[in-house]
Amino acid sequence: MNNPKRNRPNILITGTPGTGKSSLAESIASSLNLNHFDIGKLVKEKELYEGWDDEFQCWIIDEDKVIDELDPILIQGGCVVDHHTSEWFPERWFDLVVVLRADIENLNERYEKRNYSQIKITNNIDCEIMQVCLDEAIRSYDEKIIKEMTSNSIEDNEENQNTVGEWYNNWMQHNQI
Ligand SMILES: Nc1ncnc2c1ncn2[C@@H]1O[C@H](COP(=O)(O)OP(=O)(O)OP(=O)(O)O)[C@@H](O)[C@H]1O
Repeated sequence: MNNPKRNRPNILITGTPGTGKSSLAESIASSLNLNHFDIGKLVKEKELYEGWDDEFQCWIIDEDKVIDELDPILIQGGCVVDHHTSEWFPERWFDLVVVLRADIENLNERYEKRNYSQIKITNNIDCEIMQVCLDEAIRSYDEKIIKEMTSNSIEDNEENQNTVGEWYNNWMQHNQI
């Protein structure tokens, strides 16, 4: 649901790790002059975690701390947030939720380049096959604001950037205070 109190919209980019969330979020942020928050990076920089997960080699996020940190910024609008989970963010934060999808072969290549462990690769590939991120977004946000986008190539990235740019201009025309 659009929030009439903000002058610029907020966008969430979600999807399985490696689908290209940060790449798309960075290009959108720079072309539309939005603040970009990569939740993984933010959690590390500001120590917004509860501990370390040895099995998956990642920080266990303290979700309340992240929400407290971002809420004053997000309520002003003009932000793009990227993260692989989506259900714990306040629904009111976002005007558009993009779910990126990529073919398994492409994801595998990207994980191998990152030297991911086999358990991490299998877990992420299973997530993509089972469309876990898409289902989570559908459970958590109004379907009208969700856009599923393919992210297999540089051309896809450019097309997705254009689609979001057009959506942004339309939002600004109809919702700006
Ligand atoms: N549309 C695309 N086509 C081809 N390669 C891409 C595309 N998007 C991203 N990549 C490449 O895939 C890798 C992962 O991209 P990126 O870090 O943006 O993904 P991510 O979804 O943010 O990952 P994570 O959730 O682990 O942070 C990078 O090497 C990036 O250059």
